[in-house]
Amino acid sequence: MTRAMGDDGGETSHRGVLRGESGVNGRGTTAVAGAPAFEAVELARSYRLEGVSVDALRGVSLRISPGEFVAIVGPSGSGKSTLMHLLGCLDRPTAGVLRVNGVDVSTLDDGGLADLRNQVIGFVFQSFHLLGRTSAVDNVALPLVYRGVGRAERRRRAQEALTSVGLGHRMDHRPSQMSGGEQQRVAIARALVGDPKVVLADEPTGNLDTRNGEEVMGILARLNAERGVAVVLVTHEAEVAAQARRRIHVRDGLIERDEEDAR
Ligand SMILES: Nc1ncnc2c1ncn2[C@@H]1O[C@H](COP(=O)(O)OP(=O)(O)OP(=O)(O)O)[C@@H](O)[C@H]1O
Repeated sequence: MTRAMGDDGGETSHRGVLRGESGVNGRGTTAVAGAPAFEAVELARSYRLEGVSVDALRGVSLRISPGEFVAIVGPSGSGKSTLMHLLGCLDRPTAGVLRVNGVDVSTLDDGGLADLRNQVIGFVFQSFHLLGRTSAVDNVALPLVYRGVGRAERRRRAQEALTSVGLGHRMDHRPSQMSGGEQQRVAIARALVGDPKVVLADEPTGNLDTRNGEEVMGILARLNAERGVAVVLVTHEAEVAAQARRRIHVRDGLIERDEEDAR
């Protein structure tokens, strides 16, 4: 395996965390050309709770290509967040295979998983997950710290990302001084700053009113259409799901239906 170094990569190069044929390089691309963004085969996740096993996912197989726009929908407790956490490499499956950009995540140790997350995936959460007392620009720059990007370059890229979500005039505001919609846009800018292949968004409009929700969806749609970033989001809202080109319906830990709009 050859691991090319990215212009900003120092972090991933020395860990020696990748084994096998494929890997992530410093630019967030993989050694497996043309691989799906995600490929899951009989993916399962059980939790043990006070001696009782809860089968949150019971064998999910799916393939998501680069550049897709997918909504994961289903009733409360059906396993949507569990699936999202697995896809995002925030958690490991108890059975089955998951490949992210062609990399089998079972071949990675925790450091390798963190590298994969950092290089390939941007996260957006319902409750924003921003540092409340840190300026917008520093919140957005944070993921680049873990990549060893220098301070001036971090700031430049964070400013660019904030401008791209319409917050060029709010660089030095803190999240506590911003509206919910603005905070979610900061969170999107933070997800984008590392130039991810995929944005995973767990209920990104869940805490927003209709207008701000639409604005956030508009940004995600633009990101998908103009930059070819794959967007995978979990939502309860039918109007939000309708904006995705593909909807994966999850029920009782299984895929019940997988529907795609005609192009
Ligand atoms: N850490 C955990 N420990 C034990 N059980 C868990 C844990 N996380 C989730 N579960 C259980 O796994 C199942 C799936 O949960 P999950 O959060 O994935 O559902 P969801 O579809 O995202 O639900 P919601 O729409 O309410 O957020 C549920 O029965 C839940 O109680």
